[in-house]
Amino acid sequence: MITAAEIQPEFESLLERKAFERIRREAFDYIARGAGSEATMKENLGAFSKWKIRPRVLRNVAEIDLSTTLFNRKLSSPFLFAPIGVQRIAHPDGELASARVAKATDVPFVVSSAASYSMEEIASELEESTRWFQLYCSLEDTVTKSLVNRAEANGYSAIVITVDTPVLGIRETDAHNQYSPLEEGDGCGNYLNDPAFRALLARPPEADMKAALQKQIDIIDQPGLDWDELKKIRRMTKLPILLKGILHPEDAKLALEHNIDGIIVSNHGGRQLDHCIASLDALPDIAQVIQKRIPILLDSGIRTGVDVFKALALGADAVLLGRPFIYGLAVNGEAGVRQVIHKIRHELETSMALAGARTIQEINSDLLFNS
Ligand SMILES: Cc1cc2nc3c(=O)[nH]c(=O)nc-3n(C[C@H](O)[C@H](O)[C@H](O)COP(=O)(O)O)c2cc1C
Ligand SMILES: CCCCCCC(=O)C(=O)O
Repeated sequence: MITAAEIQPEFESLLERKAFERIRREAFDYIARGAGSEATMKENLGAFSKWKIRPRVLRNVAEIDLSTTLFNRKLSSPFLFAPIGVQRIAHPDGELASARVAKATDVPFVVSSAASYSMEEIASELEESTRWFQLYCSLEDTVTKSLVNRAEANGYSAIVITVDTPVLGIRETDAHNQYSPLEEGDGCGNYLNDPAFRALLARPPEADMKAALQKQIDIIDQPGLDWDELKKIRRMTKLPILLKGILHPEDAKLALEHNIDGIIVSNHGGRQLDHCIASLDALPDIAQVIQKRIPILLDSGIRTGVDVFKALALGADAVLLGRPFIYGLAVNGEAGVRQVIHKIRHELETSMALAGARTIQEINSDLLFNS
């Protein structure tokens, strides 16, 4: 029988291939593979290819300004680090290394609930202004509240609630590999030290690590989460709340009605519902509903600065970078992540100059052509 390890994957980039060569096969598969037949994961990239840039010329592009504003804070460029958990599977320094790059490049960093390190450890590598926290609403309210309180106490400036994971997607390669980074203890940085979480355990993690990790898996998310439940979290914090995983315009409308501060159009990188709509394809209808009342962010398929350009042109205010920076981390730790950020910035700046857009505000759908 052929094992998963014997099948040579198709690589979407040289960077991905290098990451493949660098890390344990199961970890690579966890990062790179998607749910089901991976139709959505592939479609995320295909959606970007359908759009071409229709450039304007003779616009004096001697000065290009990549900066933009989000929640009254100036960003040096219109992107953030997506919340990616378990980063230690890519490199022993995990989130600490990528956070150092976030600080050095002034790019907001969304710390995952399922991070390998704790939000306190990661905060110490970040400027306060670049600290965002991604929340998996726990099955246990006490844990949810504790995570939110800790984020506030540690100077995080926004809470991203992921809403596309009521259950885990069907990830066939991980099942085949019998691999779970949470079971292996690579995503427990925020839980093992959490007082509310520890209070749920019969014995402390130091005495029974296996049971503690299983408890985290059992309670990490809440399948019963709904708009009413979200009101509880709204009451827990005054920080801006964004919902990550919005794909339907009616849900965008509901987000407005529930005083949500921002949305992230995302299908979790094709890791959750296979055969669902590509994020970029979902964006125009959502932008139509939102009408600039709250910021729209987008992820799933951003690979280059040209992709950033296209997402902004179709109505996103900013985007989140996902797999590319994790591949950079796998290939060369902090230096690898820095290279990815610099490359994407350079590509965005160059495509803006060549398309005749001097500022982020000048990027609009008139500069795109759908083929
Ligand atoms: C290894 C890995 C772990 C992830 N962990 C989280 C997580 O903890 N929380 C979350 O909201 N999204 C998580 N995501 C999804 C990303 O935030 C983002 O939506 C996705 O990577 C975008 O797709 P792309 O990387 O293909 O561009 C994870 C993605 C990957 C690849
Ligand atoms: C309830 C989902 C836990 C998954 C943790 C990491 C993640 O989001 C991923 O996509 O992988």
